[in-house]
Amino acid sequence: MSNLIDFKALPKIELHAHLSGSISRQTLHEVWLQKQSSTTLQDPLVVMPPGKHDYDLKTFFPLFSSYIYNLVNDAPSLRHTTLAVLKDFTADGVVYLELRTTPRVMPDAGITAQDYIQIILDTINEFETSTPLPTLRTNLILSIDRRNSPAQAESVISLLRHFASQPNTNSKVVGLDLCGDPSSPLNSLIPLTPYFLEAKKSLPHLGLTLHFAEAECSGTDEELDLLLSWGPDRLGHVIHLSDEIKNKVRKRRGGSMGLELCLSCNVHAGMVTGGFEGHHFGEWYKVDETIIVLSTDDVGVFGSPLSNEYALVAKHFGLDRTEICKLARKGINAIFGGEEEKERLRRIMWTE
Ligand SMILES: CNc1ncnc2c1ncn2[C@@H]1O[C@H](COP(=O)(O)O)[C@@H](O)[C@H]1O
Repeated sequence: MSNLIDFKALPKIELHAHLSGSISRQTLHEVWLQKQSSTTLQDPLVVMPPGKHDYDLKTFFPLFSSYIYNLVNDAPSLRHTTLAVLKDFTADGVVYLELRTTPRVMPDAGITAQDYIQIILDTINEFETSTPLPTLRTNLILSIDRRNSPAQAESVISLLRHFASQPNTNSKVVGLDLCGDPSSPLNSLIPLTPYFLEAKKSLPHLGLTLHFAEAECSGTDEELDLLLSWGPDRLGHVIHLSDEIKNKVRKRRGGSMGLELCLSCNVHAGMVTGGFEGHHFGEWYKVDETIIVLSTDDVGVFGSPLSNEYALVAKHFGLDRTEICKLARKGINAIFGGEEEKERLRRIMWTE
């Protein structure tokens, strides 16, 4: 049955994509070619050989701090890579994207964290008003890294206030995320707690999504209870949960907690055992009280576009065409974009 589905043509929603991790190697290579005479960095095609996707959590995070952030370090490269990411998602049939990124300064280029976000928003705007009009609509989520200091968390919240202080202003900044290396201990989350609680209280129109139980060490009941106390609207990964926490997740938000599941990332990075068939998608798919949204996480690193994530669940969990369309459409109720966007998606997403 699934061989009758054109997974690329299927209109899809992507809710868990990190901007810097979504840049393809080819795009990074283009940036590198532009900078070749002024950089000591190696060619990205050497640093991240095409076809290599088996980065585990130890080798994955340094890709950003020691390479990608040093290459994409000025306005032209940020604009070029953001535009390429939007084009890549469009070519894969994504019709609604919530891109997330950790605001960062680019000191050598004199770019502040606010400039960083503004450049991304301008690029999205430029893309959406280009001719021919793309079907993709993109909103932005700002990330706080769990390794961030309270001062850094505070500055991300001020950016949220700057870009999205009022509801209904058509702002493209729609949410807040907690990301970062899950091996950083629970102790690092405690000082960040007041900032998340304050954001939830003072910016209630924004969505909150948290990386949740990504690794065994970040899956203790103590940590997950703390994260649930922040009032998340969606959770990312949800791998290492006790039965008690699973029950709490099901009961949250009146039984409509969004779960951003990233199969290829989890399998390639060795975050789950048992391959695709053993992925916890199979378990959560049977739970009606949650909304699963298949997502890519970092398609530039793990190499599996969203169309392939749908093909994988069709193949490994036996979903037929109607079930695939239903799964894709269910995500509409988990987006942080407003009612108007939900209406547009209800019109264009396939029912069967
Ligand atoms: C395995 N999955 C993941 N788990 C946790 N955090 C992740 C992640 N994938 C990416 N990031 C976070 O996103 C940043 C890169 O994108 P931005 O510069 O913000 O656009 C990484 O530095 C990391 O903190």
